[in-house]
Amino acid sequence: MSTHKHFIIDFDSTFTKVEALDELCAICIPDPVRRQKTLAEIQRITDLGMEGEIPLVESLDQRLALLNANKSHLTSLIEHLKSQISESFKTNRAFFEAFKDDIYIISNGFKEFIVPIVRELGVKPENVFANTFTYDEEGNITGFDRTNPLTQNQGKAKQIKALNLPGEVYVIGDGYTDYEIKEAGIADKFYAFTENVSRDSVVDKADHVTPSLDEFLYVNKLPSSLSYPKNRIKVLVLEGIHEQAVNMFKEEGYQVEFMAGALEEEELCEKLQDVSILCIRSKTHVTAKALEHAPRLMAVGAFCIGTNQIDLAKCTERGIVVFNAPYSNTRSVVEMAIGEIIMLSRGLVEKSNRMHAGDWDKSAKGSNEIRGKKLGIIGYGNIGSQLSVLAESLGMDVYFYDVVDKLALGNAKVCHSLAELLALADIVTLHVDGRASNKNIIGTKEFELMKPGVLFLNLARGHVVDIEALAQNIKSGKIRGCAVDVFPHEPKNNQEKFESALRGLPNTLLSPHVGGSTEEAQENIAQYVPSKMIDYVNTGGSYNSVNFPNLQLPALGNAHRLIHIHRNVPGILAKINNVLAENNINILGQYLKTNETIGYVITDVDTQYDRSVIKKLKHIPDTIKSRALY
Ligand SMILES: NC(=O)C1=CN([C@@H]2O[C@H](COP(=O)(O)OP(=O)(O)OC[C@H]3O[C@@H](n4cnc5c(N)ncnc54)[C@H](O)[C@@H]3O)[C@@H](O)[C@H]2O)C=CC1
Ligand SMILES: O=C(O)CCC(=O)C(=O)O
Repeated sequence: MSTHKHFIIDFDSTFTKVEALDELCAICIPDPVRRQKTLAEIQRITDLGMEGEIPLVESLDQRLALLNANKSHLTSLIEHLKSQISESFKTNRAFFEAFKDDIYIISNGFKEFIVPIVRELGVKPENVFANTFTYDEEGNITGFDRTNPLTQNQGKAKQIKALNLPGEVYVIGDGYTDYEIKEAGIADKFYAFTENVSRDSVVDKADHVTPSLDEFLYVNKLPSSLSYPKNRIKVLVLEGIHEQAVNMFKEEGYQVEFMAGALEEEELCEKLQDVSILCIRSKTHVTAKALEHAPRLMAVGAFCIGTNQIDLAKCTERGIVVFNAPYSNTRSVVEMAIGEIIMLSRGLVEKSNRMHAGDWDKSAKGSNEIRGKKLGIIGYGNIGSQLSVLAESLGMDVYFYDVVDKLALGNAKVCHSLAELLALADIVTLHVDGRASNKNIIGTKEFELMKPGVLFLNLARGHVVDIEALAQNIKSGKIRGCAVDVFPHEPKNNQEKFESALRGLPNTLLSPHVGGSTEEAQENIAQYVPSKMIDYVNTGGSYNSVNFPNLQLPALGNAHRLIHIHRNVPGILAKINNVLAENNINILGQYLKTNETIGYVITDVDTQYDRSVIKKLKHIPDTIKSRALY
């Protein structure tokens, strides 16, 4: 038999996002300078009281004396506080409705403004215990009723004791006075509520920290508006991804761990145990072994274009969606390539190095314009084709070679083989993707086909060029200048040393994989990828994912969404629908898409159904992952 539960909830910074007396100050002191000063003082006194540093009665006395408030100000305060109810309280109206007899608001604030606010969610006025103001004849607030136990130290505990509640008592609050109820032995559990404010002295004492009401409801198996509390979703952000991403995940309510560098396989295996969302750039290798150590992983975000560092096939088999940012940094790479082509054509790297050593070598020898030169682009995708347009606008003759048919932009001319392009280009630049079969597509044989004195650029992927062969050809003078941004072995962080056969070679411009590293690109990526991942978590939308069947889904209306990922074998949709039919569940909408490996089925259903159906869906043979969303 379950015991009767009573829920004691604090008001300021718990039921509402704000401290009501701070807000009252903003209303009754119109002068901004004086208001600012008074507010700072009120906040200081509030914190001292909440952290148990000064007696409560003293904190109240001091704050009211600063306020100079009047009854008429309270009307404005109430209107304002209605818009300040905590988000997770607003979304869990059903909990307040279902437990209205057992919910109590106990506050050191004032009934005059608490009752109208908590009533908005159905809390009974007779279940509100708080202070009351005293007024003079003009309606000015002169103080408070000092006979009320809530003005005294340990007042909340005394008040609850007087209620003599049978069964279990759970306290939810953000302040030390809330913890005191548990300390006095009157509450069974104290939950530190940190959605609006987190105080160390309170969090340290809590039985459980609840970053939202959803977490409280989840741990106590009470009805919640969310299928899973967002604070339980752990995000691991590696490789110094732009802070915009961290902010977006935090705003969503996820737990975020940020690391500046990449992780080796062993470290990654350890870290991934409880991670739901993994964010990487190009250096973290998400291997099959790492994925085996990631039982909760739902999504991997590559905050870049290339996804060759991720075992995509294994991700798909395990029902883990992968997103990348296919366009956000392309312009940055193109601009860098253009800059490098000009630098190399003018021998500027050498000239600059010699100037630093004190040598003045004013000469036009080996220094050329790029106008009228033949640019050979290998890989005419998003980057190659943009480079084509910019290079042509600078007067270059553009040629390209791609393994698939591509529309030539402007006056660019297609080459029908790599050999054809290599034989004619004055400048060869690589922009192919990082698929495994592209390993060493440029080696000794390809360098032989190039013109003597060619300029060579690789801003694509390190493994596509045979570095030893490149070094040989630079040393022999066959290659007059070269720019390399990507390497077969790259340091995993800024502390590790860079080793390469290219170090110290003439007219060789080396950069630490920064083609896409501009503020603009990184901010764009850090906006785009999290938005895709958050959408996947919230709605199941997989549109523009790298490895999942792409489904663009309507917003979830008044329905629950059942998400089912399964191996692509015949008959699964029928089995899902059988389970739903057997359980008398009405389907409101259904979407199915498959790829070679998996099937992805989204079913929107009426909100009233036996929750055991979720387990039944998980048990359908060939199911990879299944979850319910609401
Ligand atoms: N250095 C850096 O910081 C950055 C590097 N990249 C890399 O640049 C490369 C290009 O990126 P996107 O243009 O966005 O890729 P994309 O996928 O749009 O284009 C790649 C093109 O290369 C073609 N291709 C593949 N293999 C080929 C081969 N062997 N020969 C000829 N064509 C071949 C493909 O058909 C495709 O058209 C990628 O490797 C990407 O990872 C991208 C952004 C930043
Ligand atoms: O900026 C990065 O970390 C990697 C950029 C890159 O190579 C890509 O986007 O494919």
